[in-house]
Amino acid sequence: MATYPPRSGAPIPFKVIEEQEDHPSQPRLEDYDDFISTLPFEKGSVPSRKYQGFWYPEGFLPGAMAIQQRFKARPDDLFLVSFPKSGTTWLKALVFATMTRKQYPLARHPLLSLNPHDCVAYIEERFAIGQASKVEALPSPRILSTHMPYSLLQDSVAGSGCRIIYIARDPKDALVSFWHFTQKSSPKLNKIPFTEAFEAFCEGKFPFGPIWDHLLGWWRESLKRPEKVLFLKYEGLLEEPVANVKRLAEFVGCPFSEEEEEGGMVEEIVRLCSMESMKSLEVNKVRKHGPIYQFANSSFFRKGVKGDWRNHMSPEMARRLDVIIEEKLQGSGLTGWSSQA
Ligand SMILES: Nc1ncnc2c1ncn2[C@@H]1O[C@H](COP(=O)(O)OS(=O)(=O)O)[C@@H](OP(=O)(O)O)[C@H]1O
Repeated sequence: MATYPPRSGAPIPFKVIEEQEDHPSQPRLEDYDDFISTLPFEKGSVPSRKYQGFWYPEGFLPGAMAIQQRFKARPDDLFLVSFPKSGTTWLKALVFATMTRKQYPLARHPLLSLNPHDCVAYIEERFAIGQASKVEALPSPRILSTHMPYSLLQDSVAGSGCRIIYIARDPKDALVSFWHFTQKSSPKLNKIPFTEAFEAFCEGKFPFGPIWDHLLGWWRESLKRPEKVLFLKYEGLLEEPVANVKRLAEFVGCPFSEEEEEGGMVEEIVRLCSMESMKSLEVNKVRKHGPIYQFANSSFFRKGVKGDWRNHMSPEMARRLDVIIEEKLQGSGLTGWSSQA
């Protein structure tokens, strides 16, 4: 796997560090298990514990706690943050391709042989399996990803000056996508009927939920510090991928030159990271990702459309969820996902 040697000035795939023996995984320093076993429990599709107001999957919770305890962001870190199934994989690919475009020609890009999750480390997972040292060994600038709500991550990023991109999606589609994911991605997840997942989601007793608190924490931070926290919507990326890739390139400090734009570089990145292209790659058909749940790489790529909730929810169910979301987000200025629109 040493086919992608570090290139100065740009992020490198996390996989490079993961496979280096001079940064061995450490056993977990703290054992959080006793404490975790005392927290409220929901079996659901992914057994989760309620921790600091959020339902965290048991597999990732020790990682989130270890991050809170000992992780400090660097000023040049970039975090990609999301509620799961909101476009994380796509955002990882787009940002990684954008930031490494000068180091890795697109025709021989690491994304052609690595899943986006192998390029951008999911920090709760890495800390949970004792790979904090590998996250530390990743040279700057690092791109890291997390599903942590703002309130849980804030101390680790406070005052660092790091940048954050949050991607949000219509909660109805995020729920449908999550449910499909749990049906086939990993034998370690529980298969539950959609109606059960829907009820749990509406009650907020859902992995990483309540979704409204997840959205609000990061939305408010993006309003407070727009130069450091960029809030994107999955639907916006679908509608205007080129404009949004230019926007995120500017945000991360590597805007496209006129020459690049005229030469079609932005469109090439969009094409490389498209659902069609990603799905067709061998690495995304055959391999598994993730040391804890061992997700099939293929399970990160399904339909990639807006409004698939219509195939799973009655208009009444959609309205009920809309009302909950609208009430919770009321007054925040975050809108745009009504089923009536
Ligand atoms: N390249 C690309 N373009 C558009 N859409 C894409 C792309 N890659 C993944 N997807 C869709 O994103 C959904 C998976 O969400 P996440 O990537 O956030 O999942 S995860 O949190 O990382 O597990 C899931 O949405 P659904 O299709 O609705 O299930 C994926 O299909």
